[in-house]
Amino acid sequence: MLPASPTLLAVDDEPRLLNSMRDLLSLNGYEVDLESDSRNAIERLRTGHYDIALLDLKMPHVNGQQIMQYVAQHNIPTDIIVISGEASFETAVEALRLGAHDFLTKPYTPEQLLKRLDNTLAQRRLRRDATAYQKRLRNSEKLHRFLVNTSPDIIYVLNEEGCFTFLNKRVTQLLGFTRDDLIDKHYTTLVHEEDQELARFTFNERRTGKRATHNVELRLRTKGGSGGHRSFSTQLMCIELNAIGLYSSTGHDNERRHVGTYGVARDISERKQAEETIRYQAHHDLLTGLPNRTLFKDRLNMMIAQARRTGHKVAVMFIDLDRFKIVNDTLGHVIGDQLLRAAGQSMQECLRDADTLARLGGDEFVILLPQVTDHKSASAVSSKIIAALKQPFVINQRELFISASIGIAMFPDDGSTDDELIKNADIAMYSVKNDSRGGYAFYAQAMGSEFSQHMDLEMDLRRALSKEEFAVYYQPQFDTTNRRIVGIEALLRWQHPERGMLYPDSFIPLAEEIDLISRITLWVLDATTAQMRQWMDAGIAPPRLAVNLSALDLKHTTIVDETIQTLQRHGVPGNRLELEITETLIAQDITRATHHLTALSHHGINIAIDDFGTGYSSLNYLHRLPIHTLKIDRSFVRDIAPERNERSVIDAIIVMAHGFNLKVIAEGVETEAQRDWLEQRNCHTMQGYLFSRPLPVQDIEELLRASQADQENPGLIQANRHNA
Ligand SMILES: Nc1nc2c(ncn2[C@@H]2O[C@H](COP(=O)(O)O[C@H]3[C@@H](O)[C@H](n4cnc5c(=O)[nH]c(N)nc54)O[C@@H]3COP(=O)(O)O)[C@@H](O)[C@H]2O)c(=O)[nH]1
Repeated sequence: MLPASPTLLAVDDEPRLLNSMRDLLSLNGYEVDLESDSRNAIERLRTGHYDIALLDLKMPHVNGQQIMQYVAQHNIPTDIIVISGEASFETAVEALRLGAHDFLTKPYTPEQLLKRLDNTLAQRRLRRDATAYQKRLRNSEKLHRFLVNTSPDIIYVLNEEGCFTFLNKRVTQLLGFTRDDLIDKHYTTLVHEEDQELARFTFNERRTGKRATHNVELRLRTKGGSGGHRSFSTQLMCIELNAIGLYSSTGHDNERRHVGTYGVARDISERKQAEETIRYQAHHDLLTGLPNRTLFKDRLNMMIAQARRTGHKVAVMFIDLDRFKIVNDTLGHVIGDQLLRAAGQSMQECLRDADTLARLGGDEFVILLPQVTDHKSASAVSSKIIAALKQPFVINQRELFISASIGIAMFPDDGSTDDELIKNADIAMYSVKNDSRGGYAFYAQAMGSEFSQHMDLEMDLRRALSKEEFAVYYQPQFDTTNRRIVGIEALLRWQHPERGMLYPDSFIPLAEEIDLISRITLWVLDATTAQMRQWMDAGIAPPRLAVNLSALDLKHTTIVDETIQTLQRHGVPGNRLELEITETLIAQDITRATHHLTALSHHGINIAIDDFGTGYSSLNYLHRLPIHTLKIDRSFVRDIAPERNERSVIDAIIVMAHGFNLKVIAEGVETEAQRDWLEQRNCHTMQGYLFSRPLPVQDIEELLRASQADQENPGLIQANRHNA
């Protein structure tokens, strides 16, 4: 913009001319400075910011040409109008060559001068506007270039043939290709083969405005670019693209001609990854990475539909890990989780690619065997899985042992829908578990009622404590050298209102499964120590009362305090109680077992290892734990063959017990031959049907009284007379 009133400098060595010029110009609204000395004129032009200088040519000292040369050399932005007395053509041309904007010869009319001034000012204004416009244009172009090149998206232009004519710098960061790699190359150089049809359709659409193609997803090749989506090859990137047709108006009829396509491609790898993660999480069990129930049912339904067409069978196998709960509850969830992962992997290795293994939750897994012809393949897979899971799992340098119960339901024989097949496989699995023999079984209709009985049993067990349906039986332990009762073992019985007397093997595992076991243990401890107190008061108490602990009891930190409090409540000294625990329990968490058992033994309580030799016998824990007694399992006693003379497990146990200064009790002694054989091995404490079956409280009390009398009058009692 020029200032409202342009500033002028008039330079002439004739003051008269200068004055008349000032009068004329002032009258017409111009501000004008006068200079009659051309030497000063140069200085004034250098510092004065004049719009126009009215310059005489012929002056003393410095002439007009020299002033113009100075102005040109120093880029002084003042326009010059020469007002000269010389009217020759050469003078005018020379003046214009030196940079004058106009030429006026003296004498001139006021109109001529004003007209020249107006023209020069108008041109000056135009020039300034053009410069400002160009500057704005340059800035705007710079801004757009910046925006295009720093855009997070790829901006592209394709020509009519589909070759790149423009790409912003982002393409290099995202795809690894330089722009030179791609300019003039066809877009198929970048687009993944499988997406080229979609790309062709997109770029050929040639739409514009609101109808332009939006949000098409394509995969682009990368050249070691940073992108790369994990569901695809690392050489591919997922983008979302829009494409707009480019047109030019041609010829006289203004016909629109397609000249190319431009658009923006956005890297959506992260979004894709997030979507994939969500999809993955919705269909997988996050702990094991196996399919979850939803994905399993999807695949099962697909296979059912296929089997309907082909006439094949489909097998659904329901797998429950036996003893997993014990590991999880005693060793904690971290180890439990690792065990589940390892078991999952181990099962997976038994399967073919087309089979599906899924985790439903907890320790329950299901397998889908598609397209089987008969039961054989399901049997074979079950046997493989059972064998694989029997192998010890080494977790945190600890060997863990589990096994599996598997139920199998076949389509179409055992169900026509996914839910029905899974439910019936589950029922078959329960039937296996109920038999407590492990292994696998195919669904049979009769199992349905067995399953509902199992459910009923669970409900009944939850009520059994409050309904006082439990009773304790006692089995005596004898010293065969003098036939005295040295202890009695408390054995739990459940007097079920409909099913009659139930033995522990049929309900203790269930009580463990439904977390009822510690309440039952506390009840047994309370009932038996109360009984012991009564017998102590009557003077017939046996030296020791043995009570069984479940594998899960030691997981509760309160077990120690509760046991001590129970003893104190009934006034029974700690050394009259022996707690029987199994080897499995100890091996599973030796640290916790050591801690609890040491605390119990500080109160005089004895610790016996039940079923010794059947599990994970380790000399290591015998050293570390406060153990007082080893019980030889009845399976070893049953196998005693007096006619054979070779050394047996029992010999080893007896030697070990004596070596560690431990008492040893043989359980399950049923025959005199077994008794004699054991006595020959220096094992004199025995328990078994040969001496007495477990007895209800009145009968054991009678036996205790008789034993007491026998002590006072030896020979009165026959140890085996109470056998039922
Ligand atoms: N956590 C708890 N476990 C308990 C409790 N009460 C018992 N149990 C455990 O249940 C298992 C089975 O017990 P039970 O059916 O009572 O069987 C015991 C005896 O009846 C049986 N036995 C005794 N002598 C003989 C014999 O000569 N032959 C033969 N075939 N069986 C015999 O052995 C069982 C006692 O075994 P053990 O405990 O190993 O000494 C059993 O494992 C009990 O531990 C309880 O309250 N809590």
